[in-house]
Amino acid sequence: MSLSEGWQFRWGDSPVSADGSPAWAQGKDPAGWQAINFPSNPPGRDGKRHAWFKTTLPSGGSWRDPVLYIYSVNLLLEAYLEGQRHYRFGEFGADGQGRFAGWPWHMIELPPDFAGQPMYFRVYSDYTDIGLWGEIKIMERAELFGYVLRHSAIDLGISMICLLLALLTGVFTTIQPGKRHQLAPIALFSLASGSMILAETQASQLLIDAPLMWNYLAAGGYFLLPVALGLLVEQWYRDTRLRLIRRIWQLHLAYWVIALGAASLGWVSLAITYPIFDGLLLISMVLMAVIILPRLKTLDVEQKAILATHAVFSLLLIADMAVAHGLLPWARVPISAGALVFSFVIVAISLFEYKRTQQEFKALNLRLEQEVAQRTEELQTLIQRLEVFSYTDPLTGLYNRRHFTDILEKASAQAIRHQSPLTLVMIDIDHFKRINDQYGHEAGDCALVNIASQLKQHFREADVICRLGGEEFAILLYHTEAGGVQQRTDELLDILSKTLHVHQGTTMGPITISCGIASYPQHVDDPQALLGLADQALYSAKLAGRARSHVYA
Ligand SMILES: Nc1nc2c(ncn2[C@@H]2O[C@H](COP(=O)(O)OP(=O)(O)OP(=O)(O)O)[C@@H](O)[C@H]2O)c(=O)[nH]1
Repeated sequence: MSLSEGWQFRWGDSPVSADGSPAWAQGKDPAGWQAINFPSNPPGRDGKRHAWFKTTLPSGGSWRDPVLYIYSVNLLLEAYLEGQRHYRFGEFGADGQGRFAGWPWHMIELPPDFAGQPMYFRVYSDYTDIGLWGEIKIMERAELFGYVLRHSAIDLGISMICLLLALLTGVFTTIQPGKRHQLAPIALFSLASGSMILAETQASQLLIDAPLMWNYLAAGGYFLLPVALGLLVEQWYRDTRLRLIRRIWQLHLAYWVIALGAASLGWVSLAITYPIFDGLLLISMVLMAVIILPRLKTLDVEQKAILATHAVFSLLLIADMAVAHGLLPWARVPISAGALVFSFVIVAISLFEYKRTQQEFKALNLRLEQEVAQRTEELQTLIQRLEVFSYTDPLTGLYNRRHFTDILEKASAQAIRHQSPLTLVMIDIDHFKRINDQYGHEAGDCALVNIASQLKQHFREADVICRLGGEEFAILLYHTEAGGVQQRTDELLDILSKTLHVHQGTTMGPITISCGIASYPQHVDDPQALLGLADQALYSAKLAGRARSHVYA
């Protein structure tokens, strides 16, 4: 049952009767009362700090445990019933004044037969408003608790979401120091809005009955909102160093410290810090809008989304301010909806970022795999080239001595197993020292390359031609007897005797070679010994005058 009619008021404080109770509450001096629609902010305040309100409790309905519920009071209150003080909130001093004690909701017990009784309210306020505020109802006590919980449930849920978000972003701030600048303001904003909403929820009073503590928490959260927003925006425009944004959040931070500090030290009333803050906040909002709007284009979609939620939040705060200062009729402004939208946007952005990071990880992985595959391929090619280097002679491209040793070993084993002939030719260029001395080392190299190429042309593909070192070569011929090989080497000697070697325009004349030939099984039982025998045959060819081939004898 709403108590919205039949209210009267009068300014000032009541004289005290002989029994110590206020005379006005006993119905004395009835002429001083004036009618008022609602017991709040009567006309003609003119700095007055005391006001009295009066109503006649309505009849109707049968009550078991009725209570009078008042949404809020500015600032201290005494309620009188049947001439006696029936309820008190805050401490009235001897001079009738007192200190701000918070803005809780009030539950005043009523006798079941209250109908028709006058009820008086003595109010003290040094705040911008004076009187009762919000809604005033008579209801059953049990019904009131349900009413309060019903109206608090959503806000409680939202405050929990905000505080959880603050905790999560706070944790991420410490885990990811690189993202601290972006995450810290979000954590601060969530913490500030979550604490504010929790503290302003009517149900908080049921949890802990400490109105002033809840008010400090609400003010603490409320006053920090522009600090968090300023930090966030400053971070977005870090490159352009917007000094004004920094000044704004610094100013609000200073206000937070000074206002809460001065109020807790008792220098000022916490209540009075609200309207000052409201004024400051309005100016800051306008300034921020002026700074941000022209630079809106430079923000990305996520930043714009966060900004849009802040704009919604700010509009709700302004609406709440307007209600608080009587510019709009009383209504519960759903400030928590702004916080909820903000939380949703942050969570959505985080999920989106998570997905994007996952995709980036995948792409990075793929790139790494490709890189590894490419590197492996390069390594393989390098190994192959090194292998080639390990068994070839870089100057002539023929096999080197190492390969010759391996091949001779394998060929020997094969020849023994298959009882097939194996012949080795040792070749040495005649008077090579002279060529070097006469035409230079480069000309010598050129001659070596020429002879190697002629060897390759002259012998079969299956024959293994190697450069053993210096001007010495060896040729291993499978399934071949010494006689046939000597025929071949003689042909080669003939060709060489007719070949002129030219280096850089200088003709070096024909270059001759000496050859020593040895065969398995014709000359030896162990093919591995062929090298020594062929070498002996070569030595004898040299001794015999060079430019010839000798078969081991
Ligand atoms: N240009 C060049 N010269 C080499 C290379 N390897 C060895 N020599 C030279 O070949 C010459 C071989 O000389 P010797 O061993 O005295 O034999 P030779 O002059 O051919 O005399 P005979 O074998 O007795 O006919 C030396 O002067 C070596 O420096 C090479 O890769 N390039």
